[in-house]
Amino acid sequence: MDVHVTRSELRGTARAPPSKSYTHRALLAAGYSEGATVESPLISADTRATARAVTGFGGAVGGIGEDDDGSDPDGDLGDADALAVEGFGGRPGVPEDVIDCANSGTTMRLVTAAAALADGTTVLTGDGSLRSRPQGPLLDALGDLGVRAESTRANGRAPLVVSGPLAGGEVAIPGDVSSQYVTALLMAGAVTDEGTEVDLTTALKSAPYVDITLELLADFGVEATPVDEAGDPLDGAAGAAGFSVPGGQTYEPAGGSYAVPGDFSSISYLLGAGAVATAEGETVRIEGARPSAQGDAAIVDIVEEMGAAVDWDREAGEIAVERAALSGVTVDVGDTPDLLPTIAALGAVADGDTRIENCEHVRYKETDRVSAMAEELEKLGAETTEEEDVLTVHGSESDLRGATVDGRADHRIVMALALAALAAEGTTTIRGAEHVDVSFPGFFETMGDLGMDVEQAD
Ligand SMILES: O=C(O)C1=C[C@@H](OP(=O)(O)O)[C@@H](O)[C@H](O)C1
Ligand SMILES: C=C(OP(=O)(O)O)C(=O)O
Repeated sequence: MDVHVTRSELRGTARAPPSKSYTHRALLAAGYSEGATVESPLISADTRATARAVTGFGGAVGGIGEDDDGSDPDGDLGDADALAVEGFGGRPGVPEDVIDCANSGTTMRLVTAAAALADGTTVLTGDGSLRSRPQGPLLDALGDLGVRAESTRANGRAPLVVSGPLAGGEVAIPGDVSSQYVTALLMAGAVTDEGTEVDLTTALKSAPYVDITLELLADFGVEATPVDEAGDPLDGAAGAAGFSVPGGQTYEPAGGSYAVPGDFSSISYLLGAGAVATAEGETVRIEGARPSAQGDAAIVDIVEEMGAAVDWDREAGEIAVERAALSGVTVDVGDTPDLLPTIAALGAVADGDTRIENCEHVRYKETDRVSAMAEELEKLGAETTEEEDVLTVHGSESDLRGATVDGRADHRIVMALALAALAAEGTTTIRGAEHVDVSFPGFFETMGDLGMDVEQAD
């Protein structure tokens, strides 16, 4: 689907969708438990994939509040306020069918390790994008732990075949490809007989995502500890040399339920849009912005450093932003890869250079987001310089004007380009707009409600 976005001015209030990262983990943790309720979950294409996996392992996921009578007649979880998860009690069964992880890297990594616990064989696949993403380090780690874990094409990519059971043990893995491997091993390690020690062979990138995992595990009563070189415990994943998770643990959230916070990666588009396009004398407000372990909350400081007036009331979970003339910044995205498309789009609108450093791992996402943003922003008239690990957007050289751009079948590229389109002269057509359903269903309706001039076409 194409959307046509014409330069426009914004005002009003929008609610951030619930966090994709927390929802994936909460659904799987509830699966590992005897059963739990996940309140205010993100229901999107990616989190549906994790729900399917939980069902495949012998659990069940149902929508609460779907219909007036509380039933979910079409079973799509579409309008659920909460999800009732029947768990498989730490012992995933062998799925009856292939697990389709669709476009979701988080699902594939977390579910591969869960599948290793089953006494039998699980097959995992996904769409063309997911089948091109790296799974080799996780397969090798599971192999070292005695599990048969293979790529059918022997290229470290899905389709994957995993035959357990996994008993636990000590394993080494790189930290600079995906933090999701660590999350996967910690979540599964807690229900192994022996527990798991994960040693990092390279420094951890995307570390705040492991902090999200540790926070959620603690909320489900599961102990896991980051450790330094000497094996001493650390407070968080940043700078960790490894992780230790005792086996034989039970997943059980306090009170039987877990509430998902708002999503700061999604908030980045709303906040960025507010910074570039709020009407004179008006404010854009974003609700659902309570503090959590999400590294992507850094977008608040980044937008402020670029010159926008931002006020974050942490207790109320509300951010207010006003438009300003933005200036370029230098940002290290080692911890916050999902912010790259947003920062690049803001950089195209800002005056001066925006240098996005430490971004090599952003090339392993739904698409190579470093190249995708460089190339698509150039179509809008921006100048960019791409290096392996650095993307520079030369804002002052940029004169943004509407054009047809390709969302690369990647939700974050689509949403970031929409942000740039708000500031580009005339109308921008964005191809593949339907992919926002991966993390922010209703994104264009939300933007339309704020005043974006947007037309959806087939
Ligand atoms: O664990 C998670 O929820 C995620 C971890 C990050 O991936 P990497 O750890 O592969 O960088 C992030 O990019 C992704 O959107 C979500
Ligand atoms: C990279 C992302 O997710 P995943 O790795 O789960 O596909 C994302 O949401 O930007």
